[in-house]
Amino acid sequence: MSEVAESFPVGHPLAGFEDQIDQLRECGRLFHSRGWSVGTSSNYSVVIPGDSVELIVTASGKDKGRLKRGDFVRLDQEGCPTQADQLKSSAETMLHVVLAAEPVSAGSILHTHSVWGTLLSDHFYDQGGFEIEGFEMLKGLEGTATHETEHWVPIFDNTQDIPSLAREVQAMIESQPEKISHGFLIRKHGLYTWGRDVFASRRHIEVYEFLFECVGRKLGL
Ligand SMILES: CSCCC(=O)C(=O)COP(=O)(O)O
Ligand SMILES: [Zn+2]
Repeated sequence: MSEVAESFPVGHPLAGFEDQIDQLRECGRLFHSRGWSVGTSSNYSVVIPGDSVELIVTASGKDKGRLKRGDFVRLDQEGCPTQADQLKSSAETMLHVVLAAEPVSAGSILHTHSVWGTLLSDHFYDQGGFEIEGFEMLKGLEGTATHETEHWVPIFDNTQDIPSLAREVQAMIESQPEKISHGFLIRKHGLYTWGRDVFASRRHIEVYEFLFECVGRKLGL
């Protein structure tokens, strides 16, 4: 980052969260350069823990490769702005809200639109998802100690009704948590993953995107 970004003034909804915001901006630069967040696709969040969880989420429609500190919105646990006069938050805000809430209680949620994720999400949609097994890189997913692992990636149908999709995701989290342990794909759309903080969720994006390319190339897609 060449520019010296200014801190927010006292009383601004994003004041005090400059470091977390800069971590998300760094994700944007990296993911854009890798082709995973091009054309304003993707959205990113970091969760502010507390009695009442809050989120800082990317504003909608921003170029994720060139995010500024001001391109973020602070939301309450329902996904509503904590203060008026903020930008419009991501169109996919409610997916972040569901993943920030219990029982997932993510510390950061990241969403990418890679070519391999998009192709696999269509290829395996009729089976509801697909298994990844045997790759050493699986150990990059939190809590995975061996490559001798079968990791299920669920796929949800795409829709413009994000609150409805968020309810579907929540239902799977409640009924089949083992099937949605680290992330999911949306058909012909992209990947959602999360972690305890931005570094963990960023690692999960990198691991999934690596594995998706392996699976896709092996299939000859
Ligand atoms: C060309 S990207 C289409 C919208 C989308 O899927 C996305 O991830 C970005 O939406 P946002 O409102 O978060 O900018
Ligand atoms: Zn998207």
